[in-house]
Amino acid sequence: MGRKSKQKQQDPTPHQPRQAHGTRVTKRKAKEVAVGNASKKSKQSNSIKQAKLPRKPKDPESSPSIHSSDEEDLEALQDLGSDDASIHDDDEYDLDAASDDDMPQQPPQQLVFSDEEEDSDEGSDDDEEDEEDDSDMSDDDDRPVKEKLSAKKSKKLDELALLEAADAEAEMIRTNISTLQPEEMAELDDDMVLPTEEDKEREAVEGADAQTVYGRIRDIVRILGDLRRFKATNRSRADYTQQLIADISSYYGYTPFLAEKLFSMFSPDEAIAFFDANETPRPVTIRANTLKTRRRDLAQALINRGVSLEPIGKWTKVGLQIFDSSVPVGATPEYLAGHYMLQSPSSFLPVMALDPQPNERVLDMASAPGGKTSYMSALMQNTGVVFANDANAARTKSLSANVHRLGCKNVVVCTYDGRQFPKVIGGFDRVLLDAPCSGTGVVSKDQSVKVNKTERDFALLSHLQKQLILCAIDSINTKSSTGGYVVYSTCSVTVDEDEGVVDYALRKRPNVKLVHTGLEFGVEGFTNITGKKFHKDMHLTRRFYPHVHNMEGFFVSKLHVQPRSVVKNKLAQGEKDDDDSGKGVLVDDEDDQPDVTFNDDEDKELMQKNQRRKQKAKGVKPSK
Ligand SMILES: C[S@@+](CC[C@H](N)C(=O)[O-])C[C@H]1O[C@@H](n2cnc3c(N)ncnc32)[C@H](O)[C@@H]1O
Repeated sequence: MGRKSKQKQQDPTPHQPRQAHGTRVTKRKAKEVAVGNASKKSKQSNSIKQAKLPRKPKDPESSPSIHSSDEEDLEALQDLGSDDASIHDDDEYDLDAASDDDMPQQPPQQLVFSDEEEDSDEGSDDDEEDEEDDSDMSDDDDRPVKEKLSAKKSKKLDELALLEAADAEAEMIRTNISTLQPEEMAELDDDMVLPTEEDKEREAVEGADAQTVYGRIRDIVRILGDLRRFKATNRSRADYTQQLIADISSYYGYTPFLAEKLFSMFSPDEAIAFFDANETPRPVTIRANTLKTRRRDLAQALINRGVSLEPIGKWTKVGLQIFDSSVPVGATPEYLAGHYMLQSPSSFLPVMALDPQPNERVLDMASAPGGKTSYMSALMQNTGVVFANDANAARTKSLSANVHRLGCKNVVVCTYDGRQFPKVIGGFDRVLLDAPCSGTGVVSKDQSVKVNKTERDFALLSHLQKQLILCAIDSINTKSSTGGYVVYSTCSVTVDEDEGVVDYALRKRPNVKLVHTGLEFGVEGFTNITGKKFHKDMHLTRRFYPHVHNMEGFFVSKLHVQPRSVVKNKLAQGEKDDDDSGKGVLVDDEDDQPDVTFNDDEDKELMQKNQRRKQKAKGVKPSK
């Protein structure tokens, strides 16, 4: 790999924006004092983009940033059922994606294993770093080594002092801003931050100046943070928000539609942190395959090959983060022998939530290329059976290859459309539905997501996800003595694909309850957002974000499927569940075996028929 990626995979710690420099040309003196300086600070703490931004992508088809292969992808996206274009794997890495420049350099730590494995001293390459440092000194410098070192140290100290001074100045600017009185702000011109019509036209034709746009983004975020105080007299929240979304779209390169969709999920400043984090590659991580090795032994073997690594965090006993490697991590003898899987930490989470037990019967409904299947197999210690299904036959090749390489002997690979379950086979103790999704959580890995999804694609995807989740629920053996759980996950952060789908399932299946995922961290799912109200237990679901957890965006929910007779009895006793919105279907099957589908319209017809029959029996003229 030959590169450094020392951005530590943290137990949820905030993403640090990259440093950049630049000044914004301000129009008025007042602006220079009040906001221009603040812009300077904001630009200092954020990434430099190219001098000119591409013109705003108006729609996916006309977007200038789509290259030819993206256009092909776009075409392929039309068939959302099982094509690759709509599929986002959280497991597959582009090992060359992370660049040295992007990664904050941190000294490697000693290995500390959370699973009571012995500590290892070999993870540290401090000495190596020192050597590198010394080599900075030129050969013709014949001062004594000690003197050279202290000169070097003092240079470093000077640099530190400069950074501190910049921080202090920024803090002063912040303080100044916050001491401005509303009447002082009111005196400022209304074009202080928002561009004039003329500016907008020029930006549309010539492309906007990146520094200007980023400065404006920061300024608007600050104004929206305290609108009453900072807004210009003749401007409204909507004016600022509209401009902010337009600027996000042009600065980060999202379609206006997607920029708005994602923006609406966060407060303005958190939205910017999210968009910033999507510009930085996530750390490279691997999962030790406990069917073949122990994490400690694997770490040692890789360290011996020149890999610098560390355990990911306390929450996983099998994850390792790779900082640097002199060998390709995807082709070491240990990799080929199946001792590990290249896997992003966010994709460990659904499997941890599913918590499959030895000897169970488990379905992985959309499983290729098998990162989660193989983890399940390992947790089940190669006992029981995992049905690894994927509708895309081509993708099951890599699934089968991974299953073989990793020594998973309890896996059966199949290629059905997930919507055919449980007709094909049912009665599972647990089902994982890691659904096909838009991939808005993995933008840092696949930048094409920014431009290749239309409103229609999102609608089609959530429709497919809703169909799949009902089939996943119906594939559960509700009498399972050990399980009865469905985990629904996506690598997308949009509400329509996450809470919207789970909420739909809860309404359609009264015998299903949300339960805690068992995951130690993550942000609670939404119960209420942008006018949409979801089930009150939705807070039990978990969201993972790049800017909060330094991992790809992910959604994880866990559902317990109860026998329908229990729900039926409860309803009969008037113990109507709080979560039953009244739209759930009351099932009346004798043997409590899962039906293939529940159909509201069909059920309505049956109920009406029944009512008419009863009325007839009572001698009442049946209503139409
Ligand atoms: C997010 S990926 C799954 C990643 C996988 N769980 C893993 O951990 O490696 C979604 C998968 O859904 C599959 N898929 C799409 N539509 C499907 C359907 N109708 N039924 C079953 N699988 C489907 C895609 O082929 C894709 O492999």
